[in-house]
Amino acid sequence: MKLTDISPAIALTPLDGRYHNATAPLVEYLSEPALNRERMRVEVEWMILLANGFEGNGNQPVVDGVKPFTEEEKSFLRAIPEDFGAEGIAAHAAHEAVTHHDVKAVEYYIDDQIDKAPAELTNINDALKTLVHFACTSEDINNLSIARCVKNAMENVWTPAFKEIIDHLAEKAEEYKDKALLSLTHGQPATPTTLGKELAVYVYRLNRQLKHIENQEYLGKINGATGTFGAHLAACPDVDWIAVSREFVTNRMGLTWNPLTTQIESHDWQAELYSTVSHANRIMHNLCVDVWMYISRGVFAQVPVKGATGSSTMPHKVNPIRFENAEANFEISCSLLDTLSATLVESRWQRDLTDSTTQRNIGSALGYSQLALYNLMGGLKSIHPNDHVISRELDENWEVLGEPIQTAMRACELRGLPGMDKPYEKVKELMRGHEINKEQVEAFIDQQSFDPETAARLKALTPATYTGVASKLVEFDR
Ligand SMILES: O=C(O)C[C@H](Nc1ncnc2c1ncn2[C@@H]1O[C@H](COP(=O)(O)O)[C@@H](O)[C@H]1O)C(=O)O
Repeated sequence: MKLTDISPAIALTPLDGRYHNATAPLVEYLSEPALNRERMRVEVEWMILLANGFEGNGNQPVVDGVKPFTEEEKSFLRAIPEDFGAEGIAAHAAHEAVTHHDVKAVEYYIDDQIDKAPAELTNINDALKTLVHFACTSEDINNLSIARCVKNAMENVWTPAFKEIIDHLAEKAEEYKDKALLSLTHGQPATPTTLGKELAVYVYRLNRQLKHIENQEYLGKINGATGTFGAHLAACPDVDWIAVSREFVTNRMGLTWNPLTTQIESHDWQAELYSTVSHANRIMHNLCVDVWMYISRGVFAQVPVKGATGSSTMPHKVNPIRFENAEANFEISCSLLDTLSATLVESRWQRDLTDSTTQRNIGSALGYSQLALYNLMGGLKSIHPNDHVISRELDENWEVLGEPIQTAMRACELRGLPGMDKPYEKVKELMRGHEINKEQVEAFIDQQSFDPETAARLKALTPATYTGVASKLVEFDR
Protein backbone atom coordinates (compact mmCIF):
# COMPACT_ATOMS: atom_id res chain seq x y z
CA MET A 1 0.00 0.00 0.00
CA LYS A 2 1.21 3.50 -0.77
CA LEU A 3 1.29 5.79 2.25
CA THR A 4 -0.06 8.60 0.07
CA ASP A 5 -3.25 6.58 -0.43
CA ILE A 6 -4.08 6.64 3.26
CA SER A 7 -6.76 9.02 4.48
CA PRO A 8 -6.61 11.29 6.47
CA ALA A 9 -3.34 12.34 4.86
CA ILE A 10 -0.11 11.29 6.56
CA ALA A 11 1.89 14.29 7.77
CA LEU A 12 5.26 14.83 6.12
CA THR A 13 6.74 16.87 8.94
CA PRO A 14 6.98 15.87 12.60
CA LEU A 15 5.25 19.03 13.80
CA ASP A 16 1.94 17.79 12.39
CA GLY A 17 2.70 14.10 12.85
CA ARG A 18 4.54 12.72 15.84
CA TYR A 19 4.51 16.01 17.76
CA HIS A 20 1.01 17.15 16.90
CA ASN A 21 -0.17 17.14 20.51
CA ALA A 22 2.49 19.62 21.56
CA THR A 23 2.01 21.97 18.62
CA ALA A 24 -1.75 21.70 18.02
CA PRO A 25 -2.63 24.93 19.91
CA LEU A 26 -0.81 26.89 17.19
CA VAL A 27 -3.06 25.43 14.47
CA GLU A 28 -5.81 27.78 15.65
CA TYR A 29 -3.69 30.79 14.69
CA LEU A 30 -0.91 29.84 12.30
CA SER A 31 -2.31 27.17 9.99
CA GLU A 32 -3.43 27.96 6.45
CA PRO A 33 -7.15 27.80 7.29
CA ALA A 34 -6.48 30.10 10.27
CA LEU A 35 -4.92 32.60 7.87
CA ASN A 36 -7.83 32.35 5.44
CA ARG A 37 -10.31 32.79 8.29
CA GLU A 38 -8.42 35.87 9.46
CA ARG A 39 -8.44 37.21 5.90
CA MET A 40 -12.24 36.89 5.96
CA ARG A 41 -12.41 38.73 9.28
CA VAL A 42 -10.33 41.55 7.80
CA GLU A 43 -12.39 41.72 4.59
CA VAL A 44 -15.65 41.75 6.53
CA GLU A 45 -14.53 44.41 9.04
CA TRP A 46 -13.30 46.57 6.15
CA MET A 47 -16.76 46.32 4.54
CA ILE A 48 -18.41 47.27 7.83
CA LEU A 49 -16.15 50.30 8.25
CA LEU A 50 -16.79 51.42 4.67
CA ALA A 51 -20.54 51.04 5.09
CA ASN A 52 -21.03 52.31 8.64
CA GLY A 53 -18.20 54.81 8.99
CA PHE A 54 -16.56 55.73 12.27
CA GLU A 55 -16.58 58.47 14.84
CA GLY A 56 -14.01 60.48 12.86
CA ASN A 57 -16.36 60.84 9.88
CA GLY A 58 -19.57 61.22 11.88
CA ASN A 59 -20.45 57.52 11.44
CA GLN A 60 -21.42 58.11 7.82
CA PRO A 61 -20.81 55.60 5.02
CA VAL A 62 -17.24 56.10 3.81
CA VAL A 63 -18.19 55.15 0.27
CA ASP A 64 -21.09 57.02 -1.30
CA GLY A 65 -24.08 54.91 -2.28
CA VAL A 66 -23.44 52.20 0.31
CA LYS A 67 -26.17 51.67 2.92
CA PRO A 68 -25.05 51.19 6.54
CA PHE A 69 -25.41 47.61 7.80
CA THR A 70 -27.99 46.81 10.44
CA GLU A 71 -26.81 44.89 13.53
CA GLU A 72 -28.26 41.70 12.03
CA GLU A 73 -26.40 42.29 8.79
CA LYS A 74 -23.14 42.89 10.63
CA SER A 75 -23.68 39.67 12.57
CA PHE A 76 -24.32 37.78 9.36
CA LEU A 77 -21.10 39.09 7.82
CA ARG A 78 -19.08 38.41 10.98
CA ALA A 79 -20.39 34.86 11.07
CA ILE A 80 -18.75 34.12 7.70
CA PRO A 81 -15.24 33.68 9.16
CA GLU A 82 -16.54 32.19 12.41
CA ASP A 83 -18.40 29.45 10.51
CA PHE A 84 -15.45 28.70 8.24
CA GLY A 85 -14.95 24.95 8.79
CA ALA A 86 -14.13 21.82 6.83
CA GLU A 87 -16.76 22.58 4.17
CA GLY A 88 -15.55 26.16 3.85
CA ILE A 89 -11.93 25.07 3.55
CA ALA A 90 -12.88 22.80 0.64
CA ALA A 91 -14.96 25.55 -1.00
CA HIS A 92 -12.10 28.04 -0.70
CA ALA A 93 -9.68 25.47 -2.13
CA ALA A 94 -12.01 24.93 -5.08
CA HIS A 95 -11.96 28.65 -5.86
CA GLU A 96 -8.18 28.76 -5.46
CA ALA A 97 -7.78 25.85 -7.86
CA VAL A 98 -9.34 28.10 -10.51
CA THR A 99 -7.97 31.53 -9.54
CA HIS A 100 -4.50 30.39 -8.48
CA HIS A 101 -4.77 33.39 -6.19
CA ASP A 102 -5.47 32.65 -2.54
CA VAL A 103 -6.84 36.08 -1.58
CA LYS A 104 -9.04 36.27 -4.67
CA ALA A 105 -10.40 32.88 -3.61
CA VAL A 106 -11.28 34.38 -0.19
CA GLU A 107 -13.15 37.17 -1.97
CA TYR A 108 -15.13 34.65 -4.03
CA TYR A 109 -15.84 32.59 -0.93
CA ILE A 110 -17.35 35.67 0.74
CA ASP A 111 -19.39 36.29 -2.43
CA ASP A 112 -20.76 32.73 -2.11
CA GLN A 113 -21.86 33.40 1.47
CA ILE A 114 -23.52 36.66 0.42
CA ASP A 115 -25.56 34.61 -2.03
CA LYS A 116 -26.81 32.53 0.91
CA ALA A 117 -28.03 35.53 2.98
CA PRO A 118 -31.66 35.41 4.13
CA ALA A 119 -33.95 37.73 2.17
CA GLU A 120 -34.73 39.93 5.18
CA LEU A 121 -31.09 41.10 5.26
CA THR A 122 -31.80 43.39 2.34
CA ASN A 123 -28.38 45.01 2.29
CA ILE A 124 -26.61 41.65 1.88
CA ASN A 125 -27.38 41.23 -1.77
CA ASP A 126 -25.67 40.73 -5.08
CA ALA A 127 -24.76 44.41 -5.36
CA LEU A 128 -22.85 44.17 -2.09
CA LYS A 129 -20.20 41.97 -3.72
CA THR A 130 -18.74 45.17 -5.21
CA LEU A 131 -17.80 46.24 -1.71
CA VAL A 132 -15.86 43.05 -0.95
CA HIS A 133 -12.11 43.83 -1.15
CA PHE A 134 -12.96 47.44 -2.19
CA ALA A 135 -9.80 49.39 -3.13
CA CYS A 136 -7.68 46.67 -1.58
CA THR A 137 -4.61 44.94 -2.80
CA SER A 138 -4.12 41.43 -1.45
CA GLU A 139 -1.31 42.56 0.80
CA ASP A 140 -3.70 44.96 2.55
CA ILE A 141 -5.59 41.90 3.66
CA ASN A 142 -2.58 39.62 4.10
CA ASN A 143 -0.43 41.88 6.25
CA LEU A 144 -3.26 42.60 8.67
CA SER A 145 -4.26 38.95 8.84
CA ILE A 146 -0.73 37.72 9.41
CA ALA A 147 -0.05 40.34 12.08
CA ARG A 148 -3.24 39.36 13.91
CA CYS A 149 -2.54 35.64 13.57
CA VAL A 150 1.00 36.02 14.90
CA LYS A 151 -0.10 38.35 17.70
CA ASN A 152 -2.78 35.90 18.80
CA ALA A 153 -0.39 32.94 18.58
CA MET A 154 2.17 34.79 20.66
CA GLU A 155 -0.32 36.01 23.24
CA ASN A 156 -2.41 32.88 23.57
CA VAL A 157 0.05 30.04 22.98
CA TRP A 158 3.78 30.76 22.83
CA THR A 159 4.11 33.37 25.57
CA PRO A 160 2.05 31.44 28.16
CA ALA A 161 4.27 28.37 27.59
CA PHE A 162 7.37 30.57 27.85
CA LYS A 163 6.07 32.14 31.06
CA GLU A 164 5.40 28.70 32.51
CA ILE A 165 9.09 27.89 32.07
CA ILE A 166 10.14 31.19 33.69
CA ASP A 167 7.71 30.76 36.59
CA HIS A 168 8.87 27.22 37.22
CA LEU A 169 12.53 28.28 37.18
CA ALA A 170 11.76 31.21 39.50
CA GLU A 171 10.02 28.88 41.94
CA LYS A 172 12.98 26.48 41.90
CA ALA A 173 15.47 29.36 42.19
CA GLU A 174 13.74 30.42 45.39
CA GLU A 175 13.53 26.82 46.68
CA TYR A 176 17.24 26.15 46.06
CA LYS A 177 18.60 29.62 46.78
CA ASP A 178 20.64 28.34 49.76
CA LYS A 179 21.66 25.03 48.19
CA ALA A 180 25.43 25.38 47.75
CA LEU A 181 26.84 24.02 44.50
CA LEU A 182 30.36 23.62 43.22
CA SER A 183 30.90 25.91 40.23
CA LEU A 184 32.88 24.83 37.22
CA THR A 185 34.54 27.47 35.08
CA HIS A 186 36.38 26.01 32.09
CA GLY A 187 35.02 22.74 33.42
CA GLN A 188 37.31 23.04 36.48
CA PRO A 189 36.25 23.47 40.13
CA ALA A 190 35.73 27.15 40.93
CA THR A 191 34.17 29.45 43.51
CA PRO A 192 30.96 27.80 44.78
CA THR A 193 27.55 29.25 44.06
CA THR A 194 24.05 28.08 44.90
CA LEU A 195 21.81 26.07 42.65
CA GLY A 196 19.06 28.64 43.10
CA LYS A 197 21.28 31.52 42.03
CA GLU A 198 22.32 29.68 38.88
CA LEU A 199 18.65 29.14 37.97
CA ALA A 200 17.92 32.78 38.84
CA VAL A 201 20.46 33.87 36.23
CA TYR A 202 18.28 32.15 33.63
CA VAL A 203 15.11 33.68 35.07
CA TYR A 204 16.66 37.14 34.83
CA ARG A 205 17.81 36.56 31.26
CA LEU A 206 14.49 35.12 30.11
CA ASN A 207 12.48 37.85 31.81
CA ARG A 208 14.37 40.47 29.81
CA GLN A 209 13.33 38.75 26.58
CA LEU A 210 9.78 38.39 27.89
CA LYS A 211 9.62 42.17 28.38
CA HIS A 212 10.72 42.71 24.77
CA ILE A 213 8.07 40.27 23.59
CA GLU A 214 5.36 41.89 25.69
CA ASN A 215 6.30 45.33 24.33
CA GLN A 216 6.46 44.10 20.75
CA GLU A 217 4.62 46.25 18.21
CA TYR A 218 2.57 44.50 15.54
CA LEU A 219 2.28 46.83 12.59
CA GLY A 220 -0.34 46.86 9.87
CA LYS A 221 -1.17 48.87 6.78
CA ILE A 222 -4.13 49.33 4.46
CA ASN A 223 -3.21 51.80 1.73
CA GLY A 224 -3.58 50.09 -1.64
CA ALA A 225 -1.41 48.65 -4.36
CA THR A 226 1.68 50.77 -3.73
CA GLY A 227 0.81 52.53 -0.50
CA THR A 228 -0.48 55.75 -2.11
CA PHE A 229 -4.27 55.36 -1.78
CA GLY A 230 -4.31 55.99 -5.55
CA ALA A 231 -7.32 53.79 -6.33
CA HIS A 232 -9.15 55.01 -3.23
CA LEU A 233 -8.88 58.63 -4.30
CA ALA A 234 -9.68 57.91 -7.92
CA ALA A 235 -12.93 56.29 -6.78
CA CYS A 236 -13.84 58.49 -3.80
CA PRO A 237 -11.87 61.75 -3.95
CA ASP A 238 -13.55 63.42 -0.99
CA VAL A 239 -12.72 60.78 1.60
CA ASP A 240 -9.90 61.28 4.12
CA TRP A 241 -8.42 57.86 3.34
CA ILE A 242 -5.48 58.37 5.65
CA ALA A 243 -7.90 58.76 8.56
CA VAL A 244 -9.91 55.74 7.42
CA SER A 245 -6.75 53.65 7.17
CA ARG A 246 -5.54 54.71 10.61
CA GLU A 247 -8.94 53.98 12.15
CA PHE A 248 -9.10 50.56 10.57
CA VAL A 249 -5.61 49.38 11.50
CA THR A 250 -5.58 50.87 14.98
CA ASN A 251 -9.10 50.50 16.31
CA ARG A 252 -10.65 47.78 14.21
CA MET A 253 -7.60 45.53 13.82
CA GLY A 254 -5.89 46.30 17.13
CA LEU A 255 -2.51 46.87 15.49
CA THR A 256 0.00 49.70 15.20
CA TRP A 257 -0.71 51.75 12.10
CA ASN A 258 2.08 51.86 9.54
CA PRO A 259 1.52 55.00 7.43
CA LEU A 260 4.36 54.62 4.98
CA THR A 261 4.88 51.50 2.92
CA THR A 262 5.33 50.13 -0.58
CA GLN A 263 2.77 47.50 -1.54
CA ILE A 264 3.88 45.44 1.41
CA GLU A 265 3.97 46.16 5.08
CA SER A 266 7.73 46.27 5.54
CA HIS A 267 7.83 43.34 8.00
CA ASP A 268 10.34 45.05 10.28
CA TRP A 269 8.20 44.21 13.31
CA GLN A 270 8.34 40.56 12.29
CA ALA A 271 12.13 40.65 12.10
CA GLU A 272 12.24 42.20 15.57
CA LEU A 273 9.87 39.66 17.06
CA TYR A 274 11.53 36.62 15.49
CA SER A 275 14.97 37.85 16.56
CA THR A 276 13.74 38.13 20.12
CA VAL A 277 12.11 34.70 20.10
CA SER A 278 15.26 33.28 18.56
CA HIS A 279 17.33 34.92 21.31
CA ALA A 280 15.00 33.49 23.96
CA ASN A 281 15.33 30.08 22.26
CA ARG A 282 19.09 30.32 22.50
CA ILE A 283 19.02 31.17 26.20
CA MET A 284 16.77 28.14 26.79
CA HIS A 285 19.09 26.04 24.61
CA ASN A 286 21.90 27.04 26.99
CA LEU A 287 19.67 25.99 29.89
CA CYS A 288 18.96 22.60 28.26
CA VAL A 289 22.66 21.94 27.81
CA ASP A 290 23.50 23.06 31.35
CA VAL A 291 20.80 20.90 32.90
CA TRP A 292 21.84 17.95 30.71
CA MET A 293 25.37 18.28 32.05
CA TYR A 294 24.15 18.71 35.64
CA ILE A 295 22.22 15.46 35.18
CA SER A 296 25.29 13.77 33.75
CA ARG A 297 27.31 14.98 36.76
CA GLY A 298 24.63 13.73 39.14
CA VAL A 299 23.72 17.18 40.48
CA PHE A 300 20.16 16.64 39.26
CA ALA A 301 18.48 13.25 39.49
CA GLN A 302 15.68 12.30 37.13
CA VAL A 303 12.42 10.80 38.26
CA PRO A 304 11.97 7.61 36.23
CA VAL A 305 8.65 7.52 34.35
CA LYS A 306 6.72 4.40 35.36
CA GLY A 307 6.67 1.87 32.53
CA ALA A 308 9.12 3.86 30.39
CA THR A 309 12.36 2.54 28.92
CA GLY A 310 15.58 4.51 29.15
CA SER A 311 17.84 2.49 26.90
CA SER A 312 16.74 -0.46 24.76
CA THR A 313 19.82 -2.40 25.84
CA MET A 314 21.04 -0.94 29.15
CA PRO A 315 18.16 -1.44 31.57
CA HIS A 316 19.60 0.76 34.34
CA LYS A 317 19.38 3.97 32.34
CA VAL A 318 17.11 7.01 32.62
CA ASN A 319 18.06 9.21 29.69
CA PRO A 320 17.54 13.00 29.65
CA ILE A 321 15.66 12.76 26.37
CA ARG A 322 13.31 15.68 26.92
CA PHE A 323 16.24 18.08 27.30
CA GLU A 324 17.85 16.61 24.20
CA ASN A 325 14.64 16.96 22.22
CA ALA A 326 14.23 20.56 23.41
CA GLU A 327 17.85 21.38 22.55
CA ALA A 328 17.43 20.11 18.98
CA ASN A 329 14.08 21.79 18.39
CA PHE A 330 15.26 25.14 19.74
CA GLU A 331 18.05 24.91 17.17
CA ILE A 332 15.66 24.18 14.30
CA SER A 333 13.35 26.96 15.43
CA CYS A 334 16.27 29.41 15.57
CA SER A 335 17.37 28.57 12.06
CA LEU A 336 13.86 29.16 10.70
CA LEU A 337 13.30 32.32 12.75
CA ASP A 338 16.68 33.67 11.70
CA THR A 339 15.82 33.06 8.05
CA LEU A 340 12.48 34.82 8.50
CA SER A 341 14.12 37.81 10.22
CA ALA A 342 16.82 38.09 7.62
CA THR A 343 14.76 37.69 4.48
CA LEU A 344 11.39 39.28 5.27
CA VAL A 345 12.88 42.77 5.57
CA GLU A 346 13.81 42.85 1.88
CA SER A 347 11.51 43.18 -1.11
CA ARG A 348 12.36 44.35 -4.62
CA TRP A 349 11.09 47.85 -5.43
CA GLN A 350 7.40 48.08 -4.54
CA ARG A 351 7.02 44.33 -3.93
CA ASP A 352 8.17 40.85 -4.78
CA LEU A 353 6.32 37.77 -3.65
CA THR A 354 9.15 35.99 -1.82
CA ASP A 355 7.64 37.02 1.50
CA SER A 356 4.43 35.14 0.77
CA THR A 357 5.80 31.63 0.84
CA THR A 358 8.35 32.57 3.52
CA GLN A 359 5.60 33.70 5.87
CA ARG A 360 3.86 30.35 5.43
CA ASN A 361 6.64 29.01 7.66
CA ILE A 362 5.95 31.22 10.67
CA GLY A 363 3.92 28.34 12.13
CA SER A 364 6.83 25.94 11.71
CA ALA A 365 9.34 28.40 13.19
CA LEU A 366 7.22 29.02 16.27
CA GLY A 367 6.03 25.40 16.24
CA TYR A 368 9.54 24.02 16.75
CA SER A 369 10.00 26.45 19.61
CA GLN A 370 6.62 25.46 21.07
CA LEU A 371 7.63 21.81 20.90
CA ALA A 372 10.93 22.60 22.61
CA LEU A 373 9.13 24.57 25.34
CA TYR A 374 6.82 21.61 25.89
CA ASN A 375 9.71 19.18 26.31
CA LEU A 376 11.81 21.56 28.36
CA MET A 377 8.90 22.03 30.77
CA GLY A 378 8.37 18.27 31.00
CA GLY A 379 12.08 17.77 31.59
CA LEU A 380 12.31 20.44 34.29
CA LYS A 381 9.38 18.93 36.15
CA SER A 382 11.08 15.53 36.21
CA ILE A 383 14.34 16.47 37.95
CA HIS A 384 15.37 17.22 41.50
CA PRO A 385 18.70 18.00 43.14
CA ASN A 386 20.75 15.06 44.35
CA ASP A 387 22.02 16.31 47.71
CA HIS A 388 24.44 13.44 48.14
CA VAL A 389 26.34 14.25 44.93
CA ILE A 390 26.17 18.00 45.53
CA SER A 391 27.71 17.67 49.04
CA ARG A 392 30.33 15.19 47.88
CA GLU A 393 31.49 17.51 45.09
CA LEU A 394 31.89 20.40 47.51
CA ASP A 395 33.66 18.27 50.05
CA GLU A 396 36.14 16.95 47.52
CA ASN A 397 37.25 20.42 46.45
CA TRP A 398 38.61 22.35 49.42
CA GLU A 399 41.13 24.01 47.12
CA VAL A 400 38.36 26.43 46.05
CA LEU A 401 39.06 28.17 49.37
CA GLY A 402 42.39 29.36 47.99
CA GLU A 403 40.63 32.37 46.53
CA PRO A 404 39.13 33.77 49.76
CA ILE A 405 42.32 33.09 51.71
CA GLN A 406 44.61 34.91 49.26
CA THR A 407 42.12 37.78 48.92
CA ALA A 408 41.88 38.13 52.72
CA MET A 409 45.71 38.13 52.89
CA ARG A 410 45.79 41.00 50.37
CA ALA A 411 43.33 42.97 52.49
CA CYS A 412 45.47 42.35 55.60
CA GLU A 413 48.59 43.45 53.77
CA LEU A 414 46.83 46.63 52.63
CA ARG A 415 45.95 47.29 56.28
CA GLY A 416 49.70 46.98 57.14
CA LEU A 417 49.71 43.54 58.76
CA PRO A 418 53.24 42.05 58.49
CA GLY A 419 54.04 38.74 56.77
CA MET A 420 51.22 38.97 54.26
CA ASP A 421 53.36 39.49 51.15
CA LYS A 422 52.97 37.36 48.01
CA PRO A 423 49.60 35.94 49.13
CA TYR A 424 48.66 34.60 45.70
CA GLU A 425 51.95 32.80 45.27
CA LYS A 426 51.83 31.29 48.77
CA VAL A 427 48.34 29.92 48.31
CA LYS A 428 49.18 28.71 44.82
CA GLU A 429 52.13 26.73 46.14
CA LEU A 430 49.88 24.98 48.62
CA MET A 431 46.88 24.38 46.42
CA ARG A 432 47.51 24.38 42.69
CA GLY A 433 47.12 20.93 41.24
CA HIS A 434 46.92 19.30 44.70
CA GLU A 435 44.11 17.64 46.48
CA ILE A 436 43.57 19.62 49.64
CA ASN A 437 41.54 18.79 52.73
CA LYS A 438 39.99 20.74 55.57
CA GLU A 439 42.95 20.13 57.92
CA GLN A 440 45.49 21.43 55.40
CA VAL A 441 43.46 24.57 54.81
CA GLU A 442 43.19 25.20 58.55
CA ALA A 443 46.91 24.56 59.05
CA PHE A 444 47.72 27.04 56.27
CA ILE A 445 45.53 29.70 57.88
CA ASP A 446 47.22 29.05 61.25
CA GLN A 447 50.65 29.49 59.68
CA GLN A 448 49.81 33.03 58.49
CA SER A 449 49.87 36.06 60.76
CA PHE A 450 46.17 36.86 60.38
CA ASP A 451 44.47 38.90 63.04
CA PRO A 452 42.24 36.60 65.15
CA GLU A 453 39.01 37.87 63.65
CA THR A 454 40.09 37.24 60.04
CA ALA A 455 41.56 33.85 60.96
CA ALA A 456 38.27 32.81 62.59
CA ARG A 457 36.25 34.05 59.61
CA LEU A 458 38.41 32.11 57.17
CA LYS A 459 38.43 28.98 59.29
CA ALA A 460 34.65 29.05 59.44
CA LEU A 461 34.53 28.82 55.65
CA THR A 462 33.90 25.52 53.91
CA PRO A 463 33.26 25.00 50.21
CA ALA A 464 29.57 24.75 51.12
CA THR A 465 29.48 28.07 52.96
CA TYR A 466 31.70 29.98 50.56
CA THR A 467 28.76 31.16 48.45
CA GLY A 468 28.96 34.91 49.01
CA VAL A 469 25.55 36.52 48.70
CA ALA A 470 24.33 34.00 46.13
CA SER A 471 21.06 33.34 47.95
CA LYS A 472 20.31 37.05 48.24
CA LEU A 473 20.93 37.59 44.53
CA VAL A 474 17.96 35.34 43.73
CA GLU A 475 15.77 38.31 44.68
CA PHE A 476 16.93 40.09 41.52
CA ASP A 477 15.61 37.50 39.11
CA ARG A 478 12.51 39.50 38.11
O1 LIG B 1 -3.45 42.30 -5.01
C1 LIG B 1 -2.66 41.70 -5.72
O2 LIG B 1 -2.78 40.52 -6.00
C2 LIG B 1 -1.50 42.49 -6.28
C3 LIG B 1 -0.34 41.70 -6.82
N1 LIG B 1 0.51 41.25 -5.72
C4 LIG B 1 0.21 40.17 -4.96
N2 LIG B 1 0.05 40.35 -3.63
C5 LIG B 1 -0.30 39.32 -2.83
N3 LIG B 1 -0.51 38.05 -3.29
C6 LIG B 1 -0.33 37.84 -4.61
C7 LIG B 1 0.06 38.86 -5.47
N4 LIG B 1 0.21 38.35 -6.70
C8 LIG B 1 -0.10 37.02 -6.61
N5 LIG B 1 -0.42 36.71 -5.33
C9 LIG B 1 -0.85 35.41 -4.78
O3 LIG B 1 -0.04 35.05 -3.69
C10 LIG B 1 0.03 33.62 -3.56
C11 LIG B 1 1.46 33.20 -3.48
O4 LIG B 1 1.51 31.85 -3.16
P1 LIG B 1 2.75 31.23 -2.37
O5 LIG B 1 3.97 31.47 -3.19
O6 LIG B 1 2.40 29.78 -2.23
O7 LIG B 1 2.79 31.93 -1.06
C12 LIG B 1 -0.64 33.05 -4.79
O8 LIG B 1 -1.94 32.64 -4.46
C13 LIG B 1 -0.64 34.25 -5.71
O9 LIG B 1 -1.65 34.23 -6.68
C14 LIG B 1 0.49 42.63 -7.73
O10 LIG B 1 0.41 42.39 -8.94
O11 LIG B 1 1.14 43.53 -7.28
